[in-house]
Amino acid sequence: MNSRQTVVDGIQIEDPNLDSRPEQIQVDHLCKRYRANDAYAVEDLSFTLHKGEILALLGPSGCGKTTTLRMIAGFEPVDSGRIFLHGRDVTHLSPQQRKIGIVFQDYALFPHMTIEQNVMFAMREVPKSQRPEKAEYWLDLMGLAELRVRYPHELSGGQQQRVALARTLAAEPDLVLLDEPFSNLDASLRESTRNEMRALFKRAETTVILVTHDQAEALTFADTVGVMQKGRLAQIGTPQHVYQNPANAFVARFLGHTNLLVGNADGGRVKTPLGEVLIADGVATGEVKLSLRPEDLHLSPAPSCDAAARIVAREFRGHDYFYTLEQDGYQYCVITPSHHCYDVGSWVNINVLRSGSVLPEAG
Ligand SMILES: Nc1ncnc2c1ncn2[C@@H]1O[C@H](COP(=O)(O)OP(=O)(O)OP(=O)(O)O)[C@@H](O)[C@H]1O
Repeated sequence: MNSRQTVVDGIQIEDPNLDSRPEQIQVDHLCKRYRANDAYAVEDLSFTLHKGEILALLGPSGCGKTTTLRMIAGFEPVDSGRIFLHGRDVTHLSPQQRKIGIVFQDYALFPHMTIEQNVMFAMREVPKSQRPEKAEYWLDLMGLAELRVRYPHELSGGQQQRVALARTLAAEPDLVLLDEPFSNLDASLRESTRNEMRALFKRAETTVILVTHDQAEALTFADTVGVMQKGRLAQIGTPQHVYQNPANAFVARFLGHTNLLVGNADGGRVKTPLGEVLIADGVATGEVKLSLRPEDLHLSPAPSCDAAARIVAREFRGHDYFYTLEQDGYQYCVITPSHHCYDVGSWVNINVLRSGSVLPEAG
């Protein structure tokens, strides 16, 4: 195993961010069970983040994301496991002793304070005389300099979001936690705010954990994505790795549309209902499950309906078409550029464009 690989929950991951930068946070076998429930809310959760790394914890409602965040922040006591910040064991420290900044969904700005006063409020540890200068630095960085004397209700949602972030960063935390921070923004603002915030975090080398159930948000915002399933970390790795090489069917489906094919593997190939598919994992043998994304498949006109697929639905999405097809009783989904237009009811061949990814777990 080289320095860029690690094993999490028995799954080997490759991550270019796992480098020589200092470890900022280490979460070690964290467990939490609420009294009212039999099942663990969080079970045996472990990961390490390096300075400047952005992690998205992604999963459906109830999978334990918020509980994890609350334990890291110090709002929820842990049953077992350890949390280290900068190598310091903070597991049993109060939230105030942890140097963690949190941006909540509703921004939690003080309505009676100006933007500048809101930001300065976070600087209790900075001498009073230095606060205006520091506030100016963060307001400038966030593009808020001209709004410094306004009150929160005089700002747009995106601007309030940036003030909340400026206030969090002004306290110079070791770690920033974001709990669904974009969910109150409308779709177009969400995308631009997300991009701006990522750029700001990268510039300030901030270590961040974002909690979200939005897979597009996790894949675009984070350097590392951890997919949670029933309190456990089902997989962690770069967005590209978890998307293209999901650990199980749950991860494959949660990260977007996919075609799960069952076939027989032998000598680096799998016989599937769509024909022989090459696999990156040359050692797999016997029955395996493959994940092929809709964009990994290509359609071509079929001369007849023999051994062909029928288009049962077509969705025009601007830059592409999303097709649903049926072949031998199985359904498939395929994305093609929008100049590849086939009518519903027509017959096509489905060709596999890239090698498949064998799912290591049943899931
Ligand atoms: N205070 C509590 N008391 C009892 N059970 C709780 C409590 N908080 C959360 N749970 C349970 O723990 C599990 C994990 O909840 P958690 O809020 O961490 O999930 P989540 O992934 O953040 O969900 P969402 O996306 O809906 O916020 C769920 O089954 C939930 O019902």
